[in-house]
Amino acid sequence: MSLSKAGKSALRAALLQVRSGLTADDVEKAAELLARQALELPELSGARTVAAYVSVGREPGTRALLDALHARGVRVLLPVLLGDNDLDWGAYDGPGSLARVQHAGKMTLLEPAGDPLGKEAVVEADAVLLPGLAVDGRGMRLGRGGGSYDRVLARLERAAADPSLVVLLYDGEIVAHVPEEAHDRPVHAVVTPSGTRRFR
Ligand SMILES: Nc1nc2c(c(=O)[nH]1)N(C=O)[C@@H](CNc1ccc(C(=O)N[C@@H](CCC(=O)O)C(=O)O)cc1)CN2
Ligand SMILES: Nc1ncnc2c1ncn2[C@@H]1O[C@H](COP(=O)(O)OP(=O)(O)OP(=O)(O)O)[C@@H](O)[C@H]1O
Repeated sequence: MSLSKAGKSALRAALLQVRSGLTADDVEKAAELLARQALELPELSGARTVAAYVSVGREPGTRALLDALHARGVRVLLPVLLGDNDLDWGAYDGPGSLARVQHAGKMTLLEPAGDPLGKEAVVEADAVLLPGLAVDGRGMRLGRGGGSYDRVLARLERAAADPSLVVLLYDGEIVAHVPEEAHDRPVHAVVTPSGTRRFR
């Protein structure tokens, strides 16, 4: 394994360990603050289409944000995990439009139950909310390691799409350095319960 890959998996394990200590109450309180902070970002509040994801377990909560965006008439796209870790997309149309899906070896996810729109649908987004475990001072993001969003970013680049890239994290998850590989691309902003930090 390369040094960067080893560094990423060690950092990922350490951060997941910290998240595993959060209580339901911690997650809920942070989620409220995250939604409030995120809705103040013009990149999200002014978007016509936002590609997001539904948080599960101890991930920084996205659901209040999704509902607020949907209620304002923003088109919200959600990922559908494919067998090769690539992502298809579907529309969010309120909590009743979600299905619980158990992919082998992964957390149970909430995915859009409606018609899949195709992998390229994400290029229509004005803003993309990416899951992550950490971001560093340059905006380099540590993901879960599936490479799903690395592929999304590559697809956006190929389509010459330039949406705002935003990550929601807990306050201790902005770290000094995320090891990067050649395929990694920085995000533009990170939102935590205590504020927003921009990288462009
Ligand atoms: N809520 C949510 N939805 C998401 C993601 C995400 O990180 N969070 N994704 C982000 O890409 C995509 C799905 N990819 C996923 C990749 C790994 C795991 C997962 O449970 N990983 C285990 C470790 C198991 C393993 O190593 O394979 C874990 O992190 O505990 C979940 C989703 C799209 N949807
Ligand atoms: N454009 C791409 N197409 C196919 N595979 C890719 C692409 N970019 C990265 N990968 C592969 O994905 C794997 C995971 O990469 P990495 O550890 O950077 O994931 P991550 O950024 O943590 O996860 P994610 O992007 O899902 O949030 C690597 O093995 C990498 O080679």
